[in-house]
Amino acid sequence: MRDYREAAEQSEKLADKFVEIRALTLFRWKVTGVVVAATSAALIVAYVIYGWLVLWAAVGVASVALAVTGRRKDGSPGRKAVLAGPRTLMWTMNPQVLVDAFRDAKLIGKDEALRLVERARRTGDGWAMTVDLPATRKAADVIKNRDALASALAVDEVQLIVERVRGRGGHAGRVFLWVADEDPYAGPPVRTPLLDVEWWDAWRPAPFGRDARNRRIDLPLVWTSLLVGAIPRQGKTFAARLATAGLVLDPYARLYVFDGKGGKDWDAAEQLAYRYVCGDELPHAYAVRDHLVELVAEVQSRYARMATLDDEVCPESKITPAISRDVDLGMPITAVIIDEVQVFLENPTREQVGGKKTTLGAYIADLLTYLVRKGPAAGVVVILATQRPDSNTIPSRLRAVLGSRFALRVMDWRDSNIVLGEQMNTRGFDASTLLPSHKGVGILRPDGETDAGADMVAMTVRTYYMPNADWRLICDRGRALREAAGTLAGHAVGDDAVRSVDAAALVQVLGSGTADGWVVELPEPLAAVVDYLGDDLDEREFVPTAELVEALEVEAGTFGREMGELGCRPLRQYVPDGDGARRVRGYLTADIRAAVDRVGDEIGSPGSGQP
Ligand SMILES: Nc1ncnc2c1ncn2[C@@H]1O[C@H](COP(=O)(O)OP(=O)(O)OP(=O)(O)O)[C@@H](O)[C@H]1O
Repeated sequence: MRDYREAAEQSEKLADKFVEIRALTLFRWKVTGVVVAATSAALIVAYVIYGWLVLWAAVGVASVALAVTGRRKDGSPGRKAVLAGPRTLMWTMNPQVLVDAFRDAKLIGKDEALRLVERARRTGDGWAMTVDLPATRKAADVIKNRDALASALAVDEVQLIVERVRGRGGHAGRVFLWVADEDPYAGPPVRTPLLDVEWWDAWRPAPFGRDARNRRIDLPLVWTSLLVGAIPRQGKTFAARLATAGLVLDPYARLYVFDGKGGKDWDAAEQLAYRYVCGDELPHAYAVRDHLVELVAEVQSRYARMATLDDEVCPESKITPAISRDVDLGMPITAVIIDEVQVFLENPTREQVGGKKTTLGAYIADLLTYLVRKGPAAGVVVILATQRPDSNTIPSRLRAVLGSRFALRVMDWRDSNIVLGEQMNTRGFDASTLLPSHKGVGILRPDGETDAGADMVAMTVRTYYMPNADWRLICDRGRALREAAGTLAGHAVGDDAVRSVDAAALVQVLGSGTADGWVVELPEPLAAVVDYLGDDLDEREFVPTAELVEALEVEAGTFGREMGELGCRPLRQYVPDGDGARRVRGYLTADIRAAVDRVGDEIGSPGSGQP
């Protein structure tokens, strides 16, 4: 009861307050009205008596009076909105905003500033600007923290392109920024320019796609190999077909097309392929194996034949455009394209190779590793696409030698690193952050050995759109070109006969070509350790655990346990540290080598646990 009374009194009090406020508001309006009327009347009288001058004087006095009363008192922060409105891109108007954004993103210190190399100007559908960071700050860090900078600049990260300016006029602290007006990948897809050409030279980088600034990105294929990885339906097959299209349109290029998916994506290429396998059954895997064996033998024979050519025709032990087009020499550019390569690499069927036991998948991986490693100089190009880019599927020894990488959207940063290379996420390239709606958009890491890759770590590219009808058109053209040049052979003319190969010689070749000297599938994390160490495995004596944990991005506890299960126990050793030495935990490379040998022996021994 008491509560009710109190509530009623409260509401009455509120009502009274409201009446008071209303009265006050009315009074204020009245006063304002009277003051405005009186001032206007006074001004009119003054104008009639003295003319315009007095009006100007009144405006001047009023402005000064307002300025004085409205000025901010010393020490007072002025009025501040509790919730400010949305932030918008303003640095084109005011470079101070850019400096603040760099500070907010912690890319420069509070007291540091940027130097403007080139002021903001319109380039394409966006704004471009070049700045120099303060000494000791690195452009690579800006690229790495692009997200933070995009947030500070109030744009979506797909709109912000940050590049290090290299070569002449560039240095490690010079950054080029480009901010797109809107999502650069939202527009309609662009058709491949290859549709408009009659033929293509396989030695020329083939058109692959466009970057955010709509610049054309070409992909070199000769001298390198390509791995395409992505979750399903992101444009993996499309990307692999684009890379292949340039080779299709060169009548002197020979294609081995293996499709592990078994759909109709690669149908059109059958009419011109030298070898063609489509399907995921055991006979298909055997066919792939046989064709790869044949090609490994072919690479061997090419090296032998190149050694006999005179210096003018073959200056180094490498194929040249002239050699590749000389039909009599029989060494055309030969591309092995495998879509859904995991289907073949994961095949668990037991396989006996040169008296040692392995699996069909592991054997195919070894054949491919050899081709990727030794093939380029002999004119062999390998293009692999997979939706399972994990290290169990694509063994690290094979991954390590694949030069160019293209990652469309993947599940997480680990998968992205598997496609693009160790630690690429920490350098600002993570394909798991690509948007699902951006089909055909991926991160391309060009081969550092090629001209295109020398200057660039990686870039985001939207591939050209080449639907089935266009692909078929290109393949039809490819067949017609081969018919005219007289280069149609193999499966395309109904000849699928497998050439006989000296098996013993092949085993020897493979043994010398693989990193660990023998065809074995190493379990993780051993494979990753061997992959990371490379030649160091033989050259170094001791590797600190901390170094491995950091390089492989693994959790220290799990890593230690797994290495222990493989028979590698850490121990403490002194390592040089500045002038002195420090005692750290680590592994002896001899122990790691022994573990590798043990795995080889286990697989080699009859009745081992390997499937
Ligand atoms: N560059 C592109 N621009 C626009 N759309 C594209 C592009 N590339 C691919 N797509 C679209 O993405 C779809 C999936 O492409 P694709 O068949 O290559 O995917 P995938 O990753 O190979 O899938 P799967 O794993 O099923 O084989 C295509 O049907 C196509 O419409």
